[in-house]
Amino acid sequence: MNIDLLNDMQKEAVINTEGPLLILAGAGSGKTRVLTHRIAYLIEEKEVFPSNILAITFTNKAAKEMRIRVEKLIGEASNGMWMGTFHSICVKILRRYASLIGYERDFVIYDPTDQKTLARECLKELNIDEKKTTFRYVLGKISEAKNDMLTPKEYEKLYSGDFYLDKVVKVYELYQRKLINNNAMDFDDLILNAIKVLKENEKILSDYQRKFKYVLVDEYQDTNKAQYVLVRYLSMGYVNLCVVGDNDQSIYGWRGADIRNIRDFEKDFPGAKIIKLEQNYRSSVNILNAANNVIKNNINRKSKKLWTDNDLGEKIHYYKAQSEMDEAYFVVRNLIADKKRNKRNNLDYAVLYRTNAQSRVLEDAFRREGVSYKLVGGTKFYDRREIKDFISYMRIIQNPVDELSIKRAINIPKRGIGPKTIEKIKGFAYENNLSLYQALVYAAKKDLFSKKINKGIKEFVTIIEKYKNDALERKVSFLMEDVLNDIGYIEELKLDNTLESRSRIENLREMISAAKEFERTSETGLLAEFLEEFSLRSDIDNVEEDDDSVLLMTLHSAKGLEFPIVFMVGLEEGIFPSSRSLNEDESVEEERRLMYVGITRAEEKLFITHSSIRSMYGKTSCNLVSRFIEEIPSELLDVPKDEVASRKTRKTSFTSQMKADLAYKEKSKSKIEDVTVIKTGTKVFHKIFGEGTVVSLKGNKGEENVTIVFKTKGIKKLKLSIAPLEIIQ
Ligand SMILES: Nc1ncnc2c1ncn2[C@@H]1O[C@H](COP(=O)(O)OP(=O)(O)OP(=O)(O)O)[C@@H](O)[C@H]1O
Ligand SMILES: [Mg+2]
Repeated sequence: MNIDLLNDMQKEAVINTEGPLLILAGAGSGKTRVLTHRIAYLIEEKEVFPSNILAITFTNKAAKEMRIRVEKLIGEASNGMWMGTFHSICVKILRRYASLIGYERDFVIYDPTDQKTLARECLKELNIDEKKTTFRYVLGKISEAKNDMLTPKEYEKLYSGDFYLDKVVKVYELYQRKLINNNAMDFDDLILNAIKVLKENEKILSDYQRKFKYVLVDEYQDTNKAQYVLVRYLSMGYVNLCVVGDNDQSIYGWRGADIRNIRDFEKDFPGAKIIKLEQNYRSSVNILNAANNVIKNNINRKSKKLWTDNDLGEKIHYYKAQSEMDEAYFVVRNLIADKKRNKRNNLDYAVLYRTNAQSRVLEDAFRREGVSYKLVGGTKFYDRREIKDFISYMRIIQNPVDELSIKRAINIPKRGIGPKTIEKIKGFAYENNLSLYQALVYAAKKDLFSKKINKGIKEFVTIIEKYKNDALERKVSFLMEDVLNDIGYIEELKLDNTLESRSRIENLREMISAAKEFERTSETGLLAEFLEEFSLRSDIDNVEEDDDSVLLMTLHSAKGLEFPIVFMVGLEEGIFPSSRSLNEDESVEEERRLMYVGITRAEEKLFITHSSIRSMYGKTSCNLVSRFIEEIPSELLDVPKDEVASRKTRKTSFTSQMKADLAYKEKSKSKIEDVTVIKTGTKVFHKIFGEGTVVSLKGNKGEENVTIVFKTKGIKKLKLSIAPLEIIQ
């Protein structure tokens, strides 16, 4: 390890190994780098055993990266060190000591799906109406309680008397009992139980405290109470605790992260040193300036200096898109051009957005242009559960013999038709030589089963029958909209009213947008063609993916990472800042910190975009430009070249423009006699640009400007009267 690769302040932070230390510094100032060098320094210079070091990161990805960085510095010498996320560290402790707190050593970890099943069981046993108090609500509250380290009893003391929370207490109690009976822990339990082991067993605690001579924590601003307590327990032996963080990057307030952990560090760990790093090594001057200008609008913050020696760099490229598709193509087009020009890899690029639902349009554009991409920490849009559920319905309407789809769809929303009933119906179908669907139709007519099940079957069959014929002639977007409204899936999700269920609803609505978009380029606009394209799409998906992929992710998952070129899309009021944050100053400040995180991921180039019209969740809306764009001084913004080019043309004198236009018109003669036949969605062929689809049409009669997304030439805005266009039938 070469300590001279660090600046003076960073060196300080590395060699000050003894006692509590808080490194408080802005983005890209080398906090994570200091942590890795500190580990290397401890092992190499101070001859500390790797097994005496504990390093905690926020995500598995971060842990992996840190391990690679340390290995680069000192090679295999790092083996034996404890390095991982809070959860993985706790599992390690519990695998040894769970038996001391009433679990078997081979306890199982319940993931969110298991949690859901368990919570449901509890609600049922307690006779709580799931429609009024949903399992998601209850699980959310239980997790909140656990993050605050409240047992069911303590929770009860705090909240008794509240109608809903009283129910939560009951469920929490039973849920916890069941977990223990099943020898299982949920994610939150991992931390709580590790703490319990330490709290109740002095010997074990002191063993760990003696073992972990040096403790390091990255992204400390995002720790919650339970995590804080754990860190405290583990580090109190030698109190050589080094935490790094940035209050401006605290973005998990909504999940119980407590910024007080940073604020109170000096109080909690007397004698603590604070080191501030002020030089940013990651970003160009322009990018850093933009970030600083945005974050300074937060009132509740201590201002801090952050400067860089890096080049001025390009201005922030700012594109005002006309639609979300235009935006997506802008991203892909610029990415391809930049990649060619600068011989880069796909991995040098990241596209960041506020919510997962925004990925769909981007995914389509990447797929169409054949650029390989990966979604980080999310499921590709068409692989999402709710989308598959909904598509199952559409498949059955198209093809009622599709047994797999029936099995998937029939109990969504819940109709009391579980796998056992399905087996029974299947048996009946087999005996009578019917398809599963025919058996269902028969069962619905003859009331073959119990009242509840018959009702469910009837509901299901009625929907399929109702739309079977429609599918042959109605446009798929209308058809899908009606089916979605009819099946009651949205209502079921609405009752949950959680972050997750809301995002599922958003995704379902987004599917209608996808159908509308499909219609624009499709021949028939009918369900059969839609499903065909849909299945082909997922085929291609699998082939395309390789290791050199552009990363698409939410701003939250981008924390701690860096990329030469970053695209941030959807900078609109109501999207980012999100509509949910708009009524509370504090939430807007958290959104602004997220914007700061986003901007500071970029090293060389940053593109930001917003769209004046956006179809999302099946609705089209005009959103205002995000306040965050307005907070970037205009001299730092640059409008991309093709926009500038078209602006320049606009500026040339009217007559010369007209002459040029006329000459062009003469030369190329528009093939379209009657321009009124051109509409959004019309497929056209342009002499020079080739095949494309009209996405918007603006302006007075006779002077319309038409915007066309071309298959290979990107998006162009053209004068309809003179463009050499042909309609493709
Ligand atoms: N002294 C230095 N000399 C050269 N490069 C440096 C130096 N310090 C940091 N860097 C580089 O700057 C970039 C940012 O560093 P790092 O990721 O450690 O910052 P950070 O403070 O953890 O950022 P974030 O707040 O986003 O997590 C990295 O590529 C790192 O290698
Ligand atoms: Mg970092």
